[in-house]
Amino acid sequence: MADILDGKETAASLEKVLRARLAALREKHYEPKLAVILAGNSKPSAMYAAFMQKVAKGYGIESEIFRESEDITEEELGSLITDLSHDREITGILMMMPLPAGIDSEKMIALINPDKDVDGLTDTNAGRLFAGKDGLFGCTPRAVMAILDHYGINPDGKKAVIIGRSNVIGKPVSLMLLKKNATVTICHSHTKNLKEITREADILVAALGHAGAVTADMVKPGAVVIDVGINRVNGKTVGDVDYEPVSRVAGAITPVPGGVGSVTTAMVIENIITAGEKQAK
Ligand SMILES: NC(=O)C1=CN([C@@H]2O[C@H](COP(=O)(O)OP(=O)(O)OC[C@H]3O[C@@H](n4cnc5c(N)ncnc54)[C@H](OP(=O)(O)O)[C@@H]3O)[C@@H](O)[C@H]2O)C=CC1
Ligand SMILES: Nc1nc(=O)c2c([nH]1)NC[C@@H]1CN(c3ccc(C(=O)N[C@@H](CCC(=O)O)C(=O)O)cc3)C=[N+]21
Repeated sequence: MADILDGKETAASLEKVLRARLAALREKHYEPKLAVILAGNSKPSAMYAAFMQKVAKGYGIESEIFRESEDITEEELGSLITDLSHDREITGILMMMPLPAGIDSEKMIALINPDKDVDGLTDTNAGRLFAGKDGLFGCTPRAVMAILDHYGINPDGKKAVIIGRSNVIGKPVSLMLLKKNATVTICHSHTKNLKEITREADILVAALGHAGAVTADMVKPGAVVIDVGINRVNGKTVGDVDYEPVSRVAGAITPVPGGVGSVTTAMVIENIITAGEKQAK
């Protein structure tokens, strides 16, 4: 049976480090504050916004949710983002996606100050990641790396296969593994012989968005399997990995729930602190 890579345990150990960094920031009389932009009526966005506010509060970090109606104009939203980007009281900006229909997301993202971009959405931060520089990067890909790190799994020299090439997960996690000296292969919906490729992986990252798509025959015995997927099936949350059979083949595996998703919110807090450390200088 595979070892379980526990996201809750990872998050708990990160919490200690984050609280120490927060205390150091407050020593410098810097008080971080998060701005959450919630435009429109998306239920998951409203839930996540409220949830993030609760997590921030648990760290003693103040946050404010800017609720905007579904028919906000691009001009109105644009000026809110610009104001928050300039506001010296605001450390980080979390803009819930998707934005209301008719609003150009790219245009709005471009207005976020890259040094307050705690979701790593801006081209500037994407460029920093591409170039191997420091910056604010997406919270889910960093959660994947945090779990590997917590369990002492060093990607150096390993074969890593990522299923998925989205800008929010597949691409950034590939670049992060590359930076850690893994030999990286990225698969997507046009990949032929997917199984042959995934069976080579020492580290397999599933981020394709199909419940149970990664089956036991796709996994090399002893491999580390990281399941990024979040899917609702018959009222239950399941990953992209067919958990039971795969856990009998893999050496280590993240559960869903309680895996990558449980570390993601700690990564948002980490980005707020990283942003604050830069702004406090
Ligand atoms: N744990 C967490 O905190 C979070 C989890 N998620 C979850 O992660 C998963 C991925 O999310 P996201 O990246 O946004 O999804 P996208 O739908 O944007 O991307 C999916 C990727 O998988 C590829 N793909 C789809 N089907 C196949 C297939 N059959 N074989 C090989 N590749 C395939 C697609 O290829 P192509 O590019 O060719 O279309 C695409 O690159 C989802 O389950 C999502 O719910 C998302 C955010 C946070
Ligand atoms: N710019 C932007 N960034 C986002 O990250 C973003 C967004 N917009 N729009 C809305 C969606 C929705 N979303 C959720 C994340 C976690 C839970 C969640 O419930 N997480 C639980 C369960 C985790 C688990 O499965 O283990 C937890 O963290 O404890 C829900 C919803 C983020 N989103």
